[in-house]
Amino acid sequence: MGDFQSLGLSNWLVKQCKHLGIDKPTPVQENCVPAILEGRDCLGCAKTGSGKTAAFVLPVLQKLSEDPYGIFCLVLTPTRELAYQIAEQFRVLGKPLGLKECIVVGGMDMVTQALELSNQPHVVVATPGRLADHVRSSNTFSMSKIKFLILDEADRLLEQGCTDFTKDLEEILGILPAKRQTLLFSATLTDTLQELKSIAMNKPFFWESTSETRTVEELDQRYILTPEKVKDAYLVHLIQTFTDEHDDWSVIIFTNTCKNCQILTMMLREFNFPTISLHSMMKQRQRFANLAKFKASVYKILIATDVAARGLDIPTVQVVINHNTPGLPKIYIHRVGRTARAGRNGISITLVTQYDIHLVHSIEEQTKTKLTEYPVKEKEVHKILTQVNVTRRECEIRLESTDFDEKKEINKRKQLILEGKDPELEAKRKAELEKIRKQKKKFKQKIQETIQKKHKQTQKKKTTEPTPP
Ligand SMILES: Nc1ncnc2c1ncn2[C@@H]1O[C@H](COP(=O)(O)OP(=O)(O)OP(=O)(O)O)[C@@H](O)[C@H]1O
Repeated sequence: MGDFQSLGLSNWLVKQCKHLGIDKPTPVQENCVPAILEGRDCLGCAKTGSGKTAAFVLPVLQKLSEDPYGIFCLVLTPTRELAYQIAEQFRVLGKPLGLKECIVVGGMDMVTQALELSNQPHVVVATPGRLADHVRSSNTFSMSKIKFLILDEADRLLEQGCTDFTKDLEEILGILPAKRQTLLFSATLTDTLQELKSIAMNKPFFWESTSETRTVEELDQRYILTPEKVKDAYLVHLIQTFTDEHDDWSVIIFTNTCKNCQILTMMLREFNFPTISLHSMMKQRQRFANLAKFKASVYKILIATDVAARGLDIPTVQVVINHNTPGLPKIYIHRVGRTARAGRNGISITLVTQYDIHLVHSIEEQTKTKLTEYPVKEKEVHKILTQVNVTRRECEIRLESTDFDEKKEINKRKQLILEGKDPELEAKRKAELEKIRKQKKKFKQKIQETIQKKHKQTQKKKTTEPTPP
């Protein structure tokens, strides 16, 4: 492995890296930095925690120092927290340049952002939805001369998940110059490779780590098989064990819904565990504040939805617990990648019910790793089962007495209005679709029954017919 200087970076940047304890380039940096400095588009696919951020921040800063102007570089990323983290890397590594960066994300004041954009920052780090809003509503800034477009977590930006970025991306791409360098990074690029190649047009340099597995070796990947109603008791037991056995630890617990996130937080607090949550139904300022408290180890336990699954770099996290088995291997890879970063060790424990076993198989198939069982003292878990379940129920009742569900409904309607849709029409459309789905299901069932009936009849006929001599 060479050093940063041999990759073509200037002394001042190498020094900045040293200040941050970054001495030797990681493989993704060693391979992608020279290609980017040569002026090529780049697709970089490397495991979680392998230093992909610096692999694009360093060459951009190098080029910016040679020909400084604003707005030089646009970085798009799927979550607001990640946008702040990336901006911080630019700020720290680019300090000697007097770098001006601007963060444009939802949930924060739009006027302040518009002002900052009009001040010609060198680097803009944004989530697509809010930046597209600025593009539609303001003519006080121009991105027609940017040199770099970077899509971090590029596959997420292009897939049509519950938050669909594709429309906003189209709008943003429309104001960018065709002549630019496009850099795409993620730990899971491969499923979306074709779409990505069409964004990075100039025969992009493609680099993927050659490892057999898709998760890091330093990660100990475990599972616990549990009935649904014993899950929470296992969770409390695990947290108690970590608290008893380690002084210095922190854990992220991933769960599937905002409501569950809220209930689990309330429940663990009832057991006096220092717990804090992060999900999309929280106010943005609260999200940032909670994350900051978790990073500073004021709270040792973060309960989050998949809004925290990608990119977040918190070195103190030694444990990731999946309270639900992720439905997609890709989500599993990103979630467990919040620990065992930059060569550190870590452990992930996935709670698996009998209905999720097929999901574990597809995770194992995709990651090319076998999950092993995490040994638990069952007796201890059963001792606390009733107490845990009663506490959970109490928390559920307490949450129901607040306006949590109502807020969720209001948020959904707001989102629809923002997308230019009529909430009433959407509700009608949904009801119609549901009706059709139910009819289809009924029809399918009927066909299935008829086939089975026919099958039984022919079987019966065969057994009653005399066999020919
Ligand atoms: N060359 C290096 N040597 C040591 N540490 C490094 C090096 N480059 C980056 N790091 C550190 O490694 C950590 C992980 O880096 P980064 O967040 O860029 O990972 P990533 O590959 O983007 O992960 P993810 O896929 O989860 O987003 C950071 O704390 C970063 O400061």
